Parts: sequence; C-alpha cells; structure tokens
Amino acid sequence: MTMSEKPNPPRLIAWELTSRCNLSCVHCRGASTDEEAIGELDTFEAKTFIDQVASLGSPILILSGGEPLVRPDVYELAHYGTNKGLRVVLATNGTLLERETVRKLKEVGIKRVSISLDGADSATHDGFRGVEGAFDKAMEGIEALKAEGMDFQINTTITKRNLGEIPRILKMATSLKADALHIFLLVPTGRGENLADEEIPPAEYERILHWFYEQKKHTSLELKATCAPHYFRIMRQCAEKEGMEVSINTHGFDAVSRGCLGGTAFCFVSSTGDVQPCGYLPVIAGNIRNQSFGEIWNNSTLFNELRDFSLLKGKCGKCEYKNVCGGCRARAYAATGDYLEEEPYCIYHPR
Ligand code: HEM
Ligand SMILES: C[C@H]1O[C@@H](n2cnc3c(N)ncnc32)[C@H](O)[C@@H]1O
Ligand code: MET
Ligand code: SF4
Repeated sequence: MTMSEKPNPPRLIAWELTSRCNLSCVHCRGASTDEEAIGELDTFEAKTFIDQVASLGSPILILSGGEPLVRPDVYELAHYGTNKGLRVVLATNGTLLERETVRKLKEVGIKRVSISLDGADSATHDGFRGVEGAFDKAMEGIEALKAEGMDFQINTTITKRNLGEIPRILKMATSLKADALHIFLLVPTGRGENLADEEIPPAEYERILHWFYEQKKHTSLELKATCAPHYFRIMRQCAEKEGMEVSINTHGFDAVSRGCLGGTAFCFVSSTGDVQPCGYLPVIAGNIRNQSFGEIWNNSTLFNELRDFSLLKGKCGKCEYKNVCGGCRARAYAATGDYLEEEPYCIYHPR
C-alpha cells in the first residue's frame, strides 16, 4: 500500500457492547463481572459509531461483551445496524436466551448467534464459566435458537483442561446441528493471564491444528480456527504434501483469508470506545469519542504498522509464511510487551 491509498475497510468488527456479564469465566479477556459498567457508550454514541462503520463499508458487526444480552438497548442497536446494511451477529454465553429473546433477535435482523461452549459436559464448561448450571442454561439457549430457526455457531476456547474434549465437542456441535464450530486458542490476557500455565504447548498446537485440518474433510460444519494463525501455514504444508493447490474450490474461505486479521480486516471496539486490533491485544489505536472510526481505521499508526508485515520481528519476520500467518500479535505482546515480536507458541523453523 502506498501512502495515498486507503486501506481496505474492515470485514469484521467485534464490539464489546458492555463489559458487564452475568458469568465470571476464568479465562475472560475482559475480566468481566456483574458489577455496573463505567463509561459505556450510550445509545446515541453507539448509533453514531454504527453510522461511521456503515459509511466505511459493510462488515459483519459482532455484538459481543461482556454479555451483550445484559444491555437493554441491544435490540435497538442491532436493528439500527441492520437498517444501515451491516450483517449483525451476536456473541453470547447462551445463558440468557429464551425463545422470546430469540424471536426479538430475529425481528431486529440478527443473522447468526454464537454460543460459547468450553466443555462437552457441565463439569468442564461450568469450571470455565465460574457458575454452576451455565452448561445446562447454554444448552437450553441452543434449543431456543433451534426452535426459532436462528443460525448458530459454537465458540470453544481451548486450554490444557479441555484439549482432550475437543473431538467430543465437535461431535456435540454436529449432533446439535450447529452451522459452525469456531475454536479460539487461549490468549493469556485479562483474567486469562492467571491461566498462562494452561496454554497448550506449541507441539500440541501443531497437533490439534493438523487434526482440525483433517476434520474439515469429513464434516459439513464450518470449522474455523480463530487466534490460531499457524493454521494457515499448516493448511498449506498439508496441501503441499497432498499435492493440492490451495484455492477457494479446495479449501474454501480459508484459501483467501490469513492468520491474524487484527488491524487488516478485523478490529475490536471496547465498551468505552477504544479501538483495538483485537480484544486480546490491549493496545489502543484511538477512541471513537475523540476521532471518527474511519479516521482511526485508516490512519492510526498502530493499524498501519500491523498492515506492514515487513515490520514483523524474530522468527515471524523471517518466515516464508508471514503473509498467510503473521503469528498472534496478542500472544507476542503478552509474552514480550512488543506486538511485533515473534509468536511464542509456534514450533516451525523458517527455512
Ligand atoms: C457469523 C457469526 C459470527 C460470530 C457470532 C462470531 C463471533 C466472534 C466472537 C465473539 C469473537 C471474539 C471477539 C471478541 O469478543 O473479542 C470473534 C472473533 C473473531 N472472529 Fe468471529 N464470529 C462470526 C463469524 C466470523 C466469520 C465469518 C469470520 C471470518 C472472517 C470470523 C472471524 C473472526 C476473527 C478474525 C476474530 C478475531 C480474532 C482474531 O484476532 O483473529 N468470525 N468472532
Ligand atoms: C468470544 C469468545 O472469546 C472467548 N474468550 C474469552 N476470553 C478469552 C481469552 N483470554 N482467550 C481466548 N478466548 C477467550 C470466549 O469464551 C468466547 O467464546
Ligand atoms: N460473553 C460472551 C461469550 O462468552 C461474549 C464475549 S466473551 C469475551 O461468548
Ligand atoms: S468470557 Fe464471556 S461469558 Fe465469560 S465472563 Fe467473559 S464476557 Fe462473560
């Protein structure tokens, strides 16, 4: 990109509508609790933000949190975003979903709902979620989504404690007839910092992502590894071994996407208006109370650095896969304090 060219608009924005939550998960990047949120964007500010997003492009807008369903104007904001031409989706822990809630979400144009399930049973899931009964409630939430015909996906965060359950979670997602299973690999940030010992070791990463690649061949579920940029290297290495070209026809959307999208196609907006590359990387490109979203997206030094892969350091900087992987900038930051440093959880030695 030359200085005069505008960056591509974001394709996906995760928006923390509120930092407040009815659960208190051990790994929560937002360290969310049930305490009243301070400094949240009000309805007017939130709509102004939606206007600014829509004037830039028409990304998927993920209403996230905290728990977005504890914010009373969630329906009003979803409706507003839908009317502006955005594809609005909702990310919830699933415990507050009743059929009436789902009906309202459909009415305001929510296209898909993600439910977080971190275990194949209540023992594991409730252990993550800090509240007994969270698993059963989330299951009831899924039943409500199905009964109302809402598309849904399951989001699972992987750590050492549930790694062995991932095949069971995949089976469960299949039998629940979910549209997708998205796995997130723990980033030790927020309350997740206390779980740094539970990050799976690099060799296990490698193994689970190879497994994931194989599973994609046998399922109609959309499987996506988020915050696991090395997947895009592994996919190419596997395809090469199989004598296959990586293309949309053979590998679907993964063929045209890349590992870390933070600052290039994705960003996170906090409940107080801070714009970040992602929710797991606590560095701020700007605040929408001071500048327009478009100005921040197009001009912030932070985002422009993340768009320039030649700035990557260490192994990531030398890697022949840097354009398709790029390492997790949040994990690099958590480990070193420098978001351009090498991804600490990658086993690969660049040629
Ligand atoms: C359609 C329904 C979808 C829902 C409900 C959903 C939900 C989520 C949520 C909750 C997050 C975490 C954001 C946060 O709270 O910090 C997230 C992150 C992310 N999602 Fe999805 N997602 C959806 C679809 C997609 C699609 C289609 C893509 C493909 C481009 C995608 C790519 C990502 C990426 C790149 C991240 C950020 C993590 C990173 O930095 O790599 N999501 N998604
Ligand atoms: C939006 C999704 O992000 C997950 N999530 C929350 N905190 C973290 C973290 N520190 N690392 C990885 N995933 C996380 C939630 O469990 C939810 O499924
Ligand atoms: N609370 C929701 C969930 O658990 C969304 C945000 S998680 C940081 O899925
Ligand atoms: S991960 Fe989601 S459900 Fe859990 S405490 Fe954080 S915001 Fe709440």
